[in-house]
Formats: sequence, structure tokens, C-alpha cells
Amino acid sequence: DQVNPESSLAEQIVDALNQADGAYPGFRANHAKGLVAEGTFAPSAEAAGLSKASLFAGAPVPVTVRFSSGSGIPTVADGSPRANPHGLSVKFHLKDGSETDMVLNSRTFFPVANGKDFRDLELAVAASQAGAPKPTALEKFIVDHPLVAIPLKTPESLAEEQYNGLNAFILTNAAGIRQAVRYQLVPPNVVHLAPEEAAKRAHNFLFDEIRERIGRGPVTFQLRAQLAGPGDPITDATQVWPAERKVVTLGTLTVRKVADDSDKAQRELLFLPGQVTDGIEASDDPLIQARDEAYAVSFARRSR
Ligand code: HEM
Repeated sequence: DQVNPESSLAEQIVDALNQADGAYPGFRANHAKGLVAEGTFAPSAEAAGLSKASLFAGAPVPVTVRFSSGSGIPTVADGSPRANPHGLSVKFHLKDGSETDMVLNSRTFFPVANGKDFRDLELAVAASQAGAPKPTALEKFIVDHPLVAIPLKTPESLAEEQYNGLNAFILTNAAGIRQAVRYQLVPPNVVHLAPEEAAKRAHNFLFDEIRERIGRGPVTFQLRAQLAGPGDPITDATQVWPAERKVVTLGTLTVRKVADDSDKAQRELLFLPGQVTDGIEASDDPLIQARDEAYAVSFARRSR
């Protein structure tokens, strides 16, 4: 065993991420490379029909967002396959002084269904670095978890990527009607690069470009909710819901300004998928709790 069996699953997950990617003091165990920016969220007229949460009530809400690259490597090359998936996290600053978070990435499904499998995936990655005997631990893991082998794409810009929530949340409206949804942050255009093209780009091309783009003018995404239909799996993020499911636009996210000191801001920020306000609830998807606990462990370690 490569992790301490006495530790909590969340500690084991962070240990496994550190073994796979290296441990970089002060940085997140995953999605270590990032940029913090500020903006607003303006809800649509339809949003309040799905959720009584105050962010959907009408007035624009200030937000803090963080764009990120996958992996725990803070210097990962933007065009490297290891930088996928990219992330977009949103913290809504509500009128009552509380916060509600959404933590999305550019996958369209998650490759494993629960925290234990995520830990085992990261341990398999750690045991399968260059020179590992074949079949590697990762090759063996893929036999039972084939979704792990599906390659992810590099975007042309962090503003030209769609980010998905993957885990289901339950929205409750003023009449008490509950609806399971999965969030999407959809830009005006989605553009992906061929892998050979991504490999040729400059080391920091995505983060240099997004800084410059936000400097030129606002960057927008539509926040959408895909509505679960009868029988759709709520607790399994490995399974996509049918493409014909209704999608409701909840509002427009407008990113207006890069944070004055993004490095300091990202050290202090903690986004938690399960930190949600009245009118939004975590579903029973086990990934949500596993994530909350692992993000808290990662935050505690990077704050020391
Ligand atoms: C069991 C499944 C997962 C585990 C164990 C996990 C683990 C982690 C950890 C430890 C961090 C660092 C947190 C911090 O220090 O603040 C992180 C960050 C992140 N994760 Fe996950 N993750 C999981 C699934 C997901 C999923 C399903 C998504 C998106 C749909 C996602 C998107 C992100 C993003 C965007 C960040 C960066 C957050 C930020 O900007 O601060 N992760 N993850």
C-alpha cells in the first residue's frame, strides 16, 4: 500500500495526488495552476422558477472566479495533456454576506464514480511513471474503468471552453418543487486544438491569453442547468444524461477584471462544491462529499 491505511480517505486522496504529481508547498493538490478574476452574475428570468436561491432572485451578484489547469503541477505547460481538464470555479458573494460555490471542469463525464476509485486512480498513475513494468498499474486500472483512457482536449482559449459541473445538485423553488440538475458554463464559442497543435503552443499560452483577453473587455459564459429526466442517474457522474434533456439558462457570468494579486488571492480562496445556499442542495452523489473533504485537506496543507 502506498497510503497510510490509518488516514482518512480525504488524506489518502491528497497523498495519492501528491504521489502522482509531486507536492508543491502552498499550492493545491489538484488544479494547482490558476488565475483569479472578478465579475458579476446576472440571473435570467427563468432561474427563479427553478430555485429560490438569492443569486437567482433578480439583482446581479458579485463573483470571484478561478480558471485552472488540471494536475497538481503549478508550472504545467498549458498545451500538455496533463493540463486537461481545465477548471472554472465560481464563488457568488450573496447579499446576506454568505457565499455559494460552483466548481466545474471541462470534462463531459467524470472517469470514476466515488472517492475510493479516485484515490486508486491517482495511486495507479503514481505507480505508472516512465519505466514502470508493463502492464502498468494504470493499464490494469483502465480495464475496470475504461472512461479513464478517453483523451481530453486542449482549448484555444480558457474563454473558449465549456465547463461542466458533472455532479448533480437539487434546486428547490419557492413552491417547494425539487429538480435535480447538472450545471454548465457555456461560452459564446468552444474551440479545441488538435493535440499536435496544442503541443507546439507556448508554455503559458492559455494563462497569458486569458489575462490579455480580460484586459481588453468582459469575458462571458451562460450558466445553464441540464434538468434530469425520470430515471436519469443522480448519484453517478460517470454517466451522461441524454442530450435531449431540457437545458435552462440560469443567467450570465461576466468576468471583468483579473485580481490585483492573483497568486495571493488563489492561496486564500477555497471553493467547495458542497458549499451551497438555501434553494440549492448537494445530491447524494458520493463524489460531492469526497470532494468537500479532500479540498479541505488540500486547503489545510497549502495554508500551513
Ligand atoms: C473524487 C473526485 C475528486 C477529487 C478527490 C478531487 C480533488 C481535488 C482537490 C484535492 C483539489 C484541490 C482543492 C484545494 O486545495 O482547494 C481539487 C481542485 C479542483 N477540482 Fe477536483 N476533485 C474531484 C472531482 C472533481 C470534479 C468532478 C470536478 C469538476 C466537475 C473537479 C474540479 C476541480 C476544480 C475546478 C478545482 C480547482 C478549484 C479551485 O479553483 O480552487 N474536481 N480537486
